[in-house]
Amino acid sequence: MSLKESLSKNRILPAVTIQDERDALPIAEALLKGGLDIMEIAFRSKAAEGAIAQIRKNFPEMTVGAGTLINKEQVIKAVNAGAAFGLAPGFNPKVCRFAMEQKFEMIPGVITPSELENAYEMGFSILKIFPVGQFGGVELLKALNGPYGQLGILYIPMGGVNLGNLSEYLNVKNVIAVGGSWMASGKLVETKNFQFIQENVLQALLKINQAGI
Ligand SMILES: O=C(O)C(=O)C[C@H](O)[C@H](O)COP(=O)(O)O
Repeated sequence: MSLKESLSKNRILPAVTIQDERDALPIAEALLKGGLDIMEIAFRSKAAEGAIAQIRKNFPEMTVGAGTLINKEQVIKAVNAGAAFGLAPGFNPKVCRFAMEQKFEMIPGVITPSELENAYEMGFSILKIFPVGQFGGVELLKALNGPYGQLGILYIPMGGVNLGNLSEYLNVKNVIAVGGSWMASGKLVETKNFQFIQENVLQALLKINQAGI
C-alpha cells in the first residue's frame, strides 16, 4: 500500500514523541488496537531512531514515519531506522532535496501560498499544513483551495487538531488526513497510559465513522 493509500484509509496520523524507547512498542500496539496502522515518531528526542526501528521490526503492519526532520542527519537516521516516510514542520529545500535523492518519501510542512508553490514545484503533492490552528484553521485550508484546489495537492492539517475539530478539517476538500498529538499526548506517554491512547483512537475513529467522512 502506498503512503497516499494508507493516509486516505486511516484518515488520522498520530504524532508521537517518545522519551523512553521502551514505550515504543506498547504505544504502537495501542494505536493498532484502536484501529490505526500509521503513525509518526517525532525526532524531538534521542529515542526516536530506536523507537522507529523497534516498531518496524515488531509491528511490520504499522506504517511508521519519522517526524520533525529538520536536517539531513535526521533524514539519514530516519532512513536507517527503517521509517516508511518523513515529515517536517517546515519546507526546507535542502532537506527535501536530500530526502528525494535518498528516494525517501517526504511530506514537508507549509503554511503560506509561497511555501506551497515552492514545495509543489519541487514535486511534493502531499503537504503538511502546520501550524494550521494558529494560522486560520479550516478557513486557511478553504482559502488555499481557491487558487490551488485544482493542482491535486493533498493536505494533512496539523497543529491544534483534536477530537473536537477533526471532522471539520476532514470535511474540507483535499484534506487526505489530519494529524496531531492529542491521541498520544506527552502526558499520556509519560504516564504510560497506553489504554487511554487506545481509547482516544477509538473515539476519533468513531467520530469519523459517525460523520461518514
Ligand atoms: O514536530 C513536528 O514535526 C511538528 O510539526 C509538530 C507536530 O506536527 C505538532 O506538534 C502536532 O501538533 P499538535 O497536535 O498541536 O501537538
